[in-house]
Amino acid sequence: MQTLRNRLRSFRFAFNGILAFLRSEPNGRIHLVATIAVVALASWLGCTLTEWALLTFAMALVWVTEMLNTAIEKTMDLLHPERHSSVKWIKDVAAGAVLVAALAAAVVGGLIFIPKLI
Ligand SMILES: Nc1ncnc2c1ncn2[C@@H]1O[C@H](COP(=O)(O)OP(=O)(O)OP(=O)(O)O)[C@@H](O)[C@H]1O
Repeated sequence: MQTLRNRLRSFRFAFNGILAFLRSEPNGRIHLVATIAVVALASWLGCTLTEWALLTFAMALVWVTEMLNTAIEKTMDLLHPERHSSVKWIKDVAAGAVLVAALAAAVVGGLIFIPKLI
């Protein structure tokens, strides 16, 4: 019972983390709008289950990388607020991960939506 309560507590912390990300990060709100737009478009175009699965993974990859990138940025700002070449390297690589995910999501979205739209 205690374990279940701990699990639920951890789940609440994680959910609060998503809310904190959305409240503090403009990028988070952009992702939310983009996610709603993709879900609306996929519903309108009548995507198959496989297409929904691919879109879900693509969107999740962007959310996950953006949230981890934000956490890394904030960690570095806390640990080392001064400018440093290693901080630059860490932040640039973390931002690069977001770009990789965003490009992959754009490819998945393009492959699924463009043929249906034209
Ligand atoms: N302490 C630092 N030392 C050296 N370069 C830094 C430092 N902080 C930021 N930079 C450089 O500035 C870039 C932007 O960092 P910053 O923390 O401002 O992210 P951001 O522009 O707020 O990102 P986002 O738009 O995703 O929120 C980094 O990728 C890095 O190149």
